[in-house]
Amino acid sequence: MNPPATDDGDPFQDPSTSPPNLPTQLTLAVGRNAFLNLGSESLVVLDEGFVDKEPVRCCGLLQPKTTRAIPFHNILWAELADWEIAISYAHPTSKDAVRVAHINYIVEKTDRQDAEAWIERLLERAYGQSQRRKRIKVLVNPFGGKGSAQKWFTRDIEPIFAAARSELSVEKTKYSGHATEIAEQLDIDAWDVVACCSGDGVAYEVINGFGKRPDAARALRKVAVVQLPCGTGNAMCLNLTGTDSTSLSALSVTKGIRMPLDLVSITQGDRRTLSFLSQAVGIIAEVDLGTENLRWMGSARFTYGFIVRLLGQTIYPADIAIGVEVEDKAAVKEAYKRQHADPTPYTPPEVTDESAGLPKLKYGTVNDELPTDWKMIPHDKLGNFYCGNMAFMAPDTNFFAAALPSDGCMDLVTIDGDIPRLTALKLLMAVGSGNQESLFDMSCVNYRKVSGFRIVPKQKGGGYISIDGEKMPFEPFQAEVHRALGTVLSKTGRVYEADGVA
Ligand SMILES: Nc1ncnc2c1ncn2[C@@H]1O[C@H](COP(=O)(O)OP(=O)(O)OP(=O)(O)O)[C@@H](O)[C@H]1O
Repeated sequence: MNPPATDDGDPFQDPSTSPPNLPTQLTLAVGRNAFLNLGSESLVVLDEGFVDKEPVRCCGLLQPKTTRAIPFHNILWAELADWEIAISYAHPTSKDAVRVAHINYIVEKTDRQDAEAWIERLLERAYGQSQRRKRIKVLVNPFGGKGSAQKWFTRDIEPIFAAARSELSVEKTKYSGHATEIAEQLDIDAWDVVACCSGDGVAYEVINGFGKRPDAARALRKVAVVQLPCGTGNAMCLNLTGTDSTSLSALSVTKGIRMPLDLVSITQGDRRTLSFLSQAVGIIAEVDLGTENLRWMGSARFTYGFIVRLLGQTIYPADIAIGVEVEDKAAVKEAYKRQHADPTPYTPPEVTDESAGLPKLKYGTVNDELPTDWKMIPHDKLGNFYCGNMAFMAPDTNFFAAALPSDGCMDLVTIDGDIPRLTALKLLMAVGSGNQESLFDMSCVNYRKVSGFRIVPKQKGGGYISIDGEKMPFEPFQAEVHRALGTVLSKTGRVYEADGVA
């Protein structure tokens, strides 16, 4: 998220570099009395001409500070034009914002070949496994969130993409469903990434647009879908970049590593759709979708709606059949720890059939017989049925602390609606505190890893079903996970930016 801070709190200080003894192959002499050096984590600029910095204490004496360190993560681009080396980087302007800045030096004391080789080394460190100069199809939802997506894109996101020499095509979504159509018709060989400057809704549409294509499997594998936080719900961005700052997430996307993502088929009536984030029936769905009248409260509407229903011991009866993969919390923790520590990301099998659509449904649809090993169980006291594919559902709400991007499982939380009010309050505090250990460990919280489920809601007079925050008809539906069907960009290429279950 932010550049690593060092002992003296200066993120632009690389402690690993001591100016006087620079290894020559890592150092480029530039200008008069200036050097560019590749440190372990940062590009270190040594320039006698720096006058704007506070002096530092060295050997007991105050010395003028002649170095400046720029973390490799923040380096956006570098190139040699004539005899000038130009480096663009993301400069922190506050704890949660960066803006593009540049340094330029004349290359004097070395030849052009050396300078070009040095630049290549810098870019290797700056990008690592991340693709350089990504080709990005940008979709801007002018009505996302508070309607500021276009402004934020122009001010915070586009300059970073442009400085990184990304190839951009920007399109505003004109109506609901437009992003689905764009994804359905997209030339997938022309783009590496679809970046949604929106909430989660446009990312949902893009994934579903890919899912409708005759070559769905290839489209979902080939083009990474990312979201930049310009909406009300920005869960995808939080999980993959660890921030809901527009400029920091643009930097993370620029440096993002491709990561396979499990996707979930939802069948309801005769329809099949894809979900990347969550499925909710009960309190969460109702709070999310049934409190539109409280929009004026901003995000407090969720907390308020939650408290009212929790304390009212609201129940949402349903019949549920589940394909359980990991049954108890100890085993869930174990599975999480093992996979989280594995340094090798899961590599899905290649898509060999270029015209393959979505995978066949292993468990059939909601209209078929139940799979033989699933059992339909009435849950008359159900309060919350919440199934997640990512960890964070909102800022500070790491609801599915054991979620992993491509473990081939969804994380299912069920909670009874008639739990004592004191327990309900503790639950609420555990959700809001960001202390997920306590939420996960609370005895009223059932936490399982599942590969599929069918739910038949029974609430009299109807209710709410939310799939990735989108309102669905209040009818039975079935879910089935497809391991690593989708592709996103993330900081690590392996895991979510969330504290897991220790
Ligand atoms: N030009 C448009 N006019 C109306 N609706 C649009 C337009 N472009 C996109 N949409 C719709 O807006 C919905 C919500 O968008 P998005 O997720 O970007 O914002 P949000 O503020 O997080 O959403 P929400 O309204 O769910 O809180 C999407 O599902 C999409 O269908």
